[in-house]
Amino acid sequence: MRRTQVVRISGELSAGHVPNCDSANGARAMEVRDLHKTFGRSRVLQGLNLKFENDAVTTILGPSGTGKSVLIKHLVGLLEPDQGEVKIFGKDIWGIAERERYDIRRRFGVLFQDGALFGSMNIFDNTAFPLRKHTEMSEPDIRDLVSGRLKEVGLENAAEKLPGEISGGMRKRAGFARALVMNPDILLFDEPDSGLDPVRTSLLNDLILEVHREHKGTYLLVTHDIRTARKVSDYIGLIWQGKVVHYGPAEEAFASEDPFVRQFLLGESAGPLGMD
Ligand SMILES: Nc1ncnc2c1ncn2[C@@H]1O[C@H](COP(=O)(O)OP(=O)(O)OP(=O)(O)O)[C@@H](O)[C@H]1O
Repeated sequence: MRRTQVVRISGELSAGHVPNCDSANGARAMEVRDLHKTFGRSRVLQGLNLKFENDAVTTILGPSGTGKSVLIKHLVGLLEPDQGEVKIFGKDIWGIAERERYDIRRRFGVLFQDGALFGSMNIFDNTAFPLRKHTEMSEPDIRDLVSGRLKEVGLENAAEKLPGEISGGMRKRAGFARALVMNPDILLFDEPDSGLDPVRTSLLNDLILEVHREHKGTYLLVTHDIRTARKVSDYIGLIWQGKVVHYGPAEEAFASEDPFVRQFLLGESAGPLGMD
């Protein structure tokens, strides 16, 4: 299992390390407090609290339909909570002006399940899209940056291909390159391993760790794959019925005696978690 790379000295990040928090206030990259969200009669988030560790990889696990994707959408500001706070770099994103919320959103990179690529654009243009849309960068600079990112994810030879012409694993990597291209402080991965075979999942996990080592940043993964969680996580959060039932260092979660944590991480049928 991986050990967290965050080194703290008296509560401060150690010298030589470039933290991804606002140096002015040392704020956490992400924190949610007492988050509630109801759709119709379905109470999805029911007072969810989480303080994510800066510059660490946190994995969120939990049964299907328990609100993991809804949490991600709250973090990135796509959904507004009915109650509670979403704090990004110390700011309650629903207590600030739209313009400021927009600026904060640009500090995120998101890798959606299917890579969310534009089908009619080649991989290069898909990756360049955020730079062309959100920055004034010159085309030669965009070319250098995008080529570098594609190389990093092993897609330098697929730049001219359309998403429909490459494999699912390559599409994920292209989505990853695009998520990285704006140098995000926070990266959210919604089931990066869905639809991938175990070997491609493992290779993608290696890539996530490699890129994290290189660029740092606060990473949040949502997955159903316990092997992925075991491999990449510094911290693990378990969500059930719209609340956090466990959060802590990955090694603690995997050694936990708690019946729910054990059942979920070992994939056992016996335990508090049933089919409903
Ligand atoms: N925009 C929406 N409108 C209505 N209901 C929604 C909306 N978004 C999510 N839901 C509902 O919220 C619940 C939680 O959905 P969510 O996608 O967060 O689950 P999940 O934990 O990510 O599940 P899975 O592991 O299966 O992906 C589901 O019942 C879903 O139908």
